[in-house]
Amino acid sequence: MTTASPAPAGSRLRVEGMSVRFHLPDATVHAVTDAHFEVTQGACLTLVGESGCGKSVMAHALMGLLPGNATVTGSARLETGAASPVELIGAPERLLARTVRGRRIGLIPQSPAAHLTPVRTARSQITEALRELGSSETADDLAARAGLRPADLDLYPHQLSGGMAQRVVNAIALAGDPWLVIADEPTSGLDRPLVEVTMAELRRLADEGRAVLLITHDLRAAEQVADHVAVMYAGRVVSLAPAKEFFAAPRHPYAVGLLDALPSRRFTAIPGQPPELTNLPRGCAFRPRCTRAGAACELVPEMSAGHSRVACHHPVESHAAR
Ligand SMILES: Nc1ncnc2c1ncn2[C@@H]1O[C@H](COP(=O)(O)OP(=O)(O)OP(=O)(O)O)[C@@H](O)[C@H]1O
Ligand code: NI
Repeated sequence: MTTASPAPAGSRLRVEGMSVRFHLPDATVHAVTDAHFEVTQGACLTLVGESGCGKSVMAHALMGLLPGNATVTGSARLETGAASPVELIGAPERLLARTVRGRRIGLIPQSPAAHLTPVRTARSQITEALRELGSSETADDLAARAGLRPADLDLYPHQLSGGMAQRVVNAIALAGDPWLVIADEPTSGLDRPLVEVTMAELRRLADEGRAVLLITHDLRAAEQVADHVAVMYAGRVVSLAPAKEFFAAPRHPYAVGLLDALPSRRFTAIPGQPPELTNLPRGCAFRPRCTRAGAACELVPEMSAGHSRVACHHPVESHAAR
């Protein structure tokens, strides 16, 4: 049975100044703008933010899976060993297909059912993934690691429950023993007990020495597993903080709003809507919804330095009582 991947301590994915634009006939979508973050060995970085803020696009950009109308700029370096780092942005398709996708980075896709072929059993899809990756592991062993019983593997996708379909795509994503696991909304549509199981599985992957990038709307789930939390708003990472500090004392007004919206907290949604990514406001994109906005916010705020980082001209001070 495979255990932790063999990447040395200190391995990381380092994203610097990454931007993604989609070129439409009459507009440009600013899907990701100037993203900076790191995912490190043994840790889980959780990326949160409202629907449409660019989370999945970021994941697909890292895997080289965006359509032809996308332009990706900046840098995303996979530093996992003595060999020279792999620059993912602009890497040739052959390199990504042969050495990155499924092998160094495994993607657990958003909406698992849509990623399974309806006319083939779970076993045949898992076996194919193992064969493509040249793995000697059996489908039954891999499936067992993902929490499936051998009998489940004889089922077709329409016979699988949401939780089982999730486990099948998890098994496929892990077939090549990837160092970085990107999980894009792995719990949407699952009930609470299954959310807990999925989060525990992601935590175990990180504890085994992998790195996990978890994309989710579910802040409660994030709190169980995250070491660091990155918040995206309108294509930008606006807050990057250790999870404990993020949940105890959020500094970005948008992060405060996201947490206040939780039923377990104030249960008060942030008024208004995020801007269109084809028509972003000048300066800080959160300004039209922000209670702390001032004149300075007409300029895009730089990311601050330090431990709990924010791109905000008027952050909530961490020591201030709210
Ligand atoms: N191929 C494309 N062409 C043009 N625009 C696109 C394309 N793919 C995504 N977008 C746009 O990029 C933006 C970011 O989308 P993305 O799927 O990353 O959002 P998300 O944060 O993952 O949202 P959700 O939480 O709903 O999954 C959206 O405005 C979306 O419409
Ligand atoms: Ni998404």
